[in-house]
Amino acid sequence: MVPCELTSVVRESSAWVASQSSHVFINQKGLEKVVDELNSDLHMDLWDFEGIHYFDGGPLTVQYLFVLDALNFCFWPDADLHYDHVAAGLRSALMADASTFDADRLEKFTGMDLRKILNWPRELPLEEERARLLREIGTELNRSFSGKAANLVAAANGSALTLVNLIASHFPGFRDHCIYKGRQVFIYKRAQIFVADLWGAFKGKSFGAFKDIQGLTMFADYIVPAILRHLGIISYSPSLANKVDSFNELPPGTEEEVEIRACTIVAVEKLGELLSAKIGRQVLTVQLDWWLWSTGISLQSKLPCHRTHTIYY
Ligand SMILES: Nc1nc2c(c(CN[C@H]3C=C[C@H](O)[C@@H]3O)cn2[C@@H]2O[C@H](COP(=O)(O)O)[C@@H](O)[C@H]2O)c(=O)[nH]1
Repeated sequence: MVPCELTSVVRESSAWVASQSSHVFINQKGLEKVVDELNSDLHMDLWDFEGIHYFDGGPLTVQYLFVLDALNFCFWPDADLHYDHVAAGLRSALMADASTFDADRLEKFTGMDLRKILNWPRELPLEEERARLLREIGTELNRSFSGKAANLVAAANGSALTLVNLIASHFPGFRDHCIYKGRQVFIYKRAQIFVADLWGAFKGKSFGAFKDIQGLTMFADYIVPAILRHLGIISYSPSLANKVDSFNELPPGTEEEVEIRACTIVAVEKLGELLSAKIGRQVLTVQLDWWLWSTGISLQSKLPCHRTHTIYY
């Protein structure tokens, strides 16, 4: 029996937000048009298509990915900084010194240490929050998992959903949730993306073997909503469209921001259902996310992404 408490809370609460949404809309016609035009030989084996991640086939890769996904949020305030700088920067740091992400060292990380190992010439966005999150994972890995993210993964016994659950219960910085119209909404973007990164890096084997990988939702970031909007799958109310297109910040937890994230999750679920029906086999949400994300990244300079200062995405 697959335990599905957590994805169902992400799916259920996002579906509820989408049903109440007044700023963001999912367009059935837009979904159908995209599916009609998609090729059935869609290339979806996209993990590390950029060739930027560390991989050695063992536990150090797991430690690297956990550190990476602890930092996988909010790059836009620095127009030159992107996810690939962080992924490749952490890889270089690890290759220069394999002990860089030992839990004892993570426990003591400062913002300046992080800036130095990433070789970034100025303050990183939310630099002190990033350093605090590294100290938090170092401390909790030492306290509960003998310092190793690999032990955290092993504790999930091959269940993606149990792993998301474990991460959310042990590491407060991964508790990506908010309140919408009085209800608690769960998104868990960085916890879910860590599981997906393991699955992608280890090609579904060893530390990446999960019997319920199909339980993950897409990872609600600021790139995928922009590509969905560009494709006509979601649309915004005139006032929200104006804010996003003028690069005004959307405060975290506002109805508009929560609706963007929740409707993105629901829209990608619907896209997956239609596409699976068309090609006659199950398309995993993870693969669909990577296809959308890689397409979005290639158009990023042309697509207005919503701007929210947050540690979650
Ligand atoms: N939905 C989704 N969002 C993702 C990723 C990834 C990277 N995943 C790796 C896995 C497979 C590939 O090989 C990737 O290398 C980053 N992001 C988000 O994008 C934003 C960064 O944008 P920019 O400011 O331009 O760097 C930021 O919110 C970040 O959290 C993903 O896969 N899916």
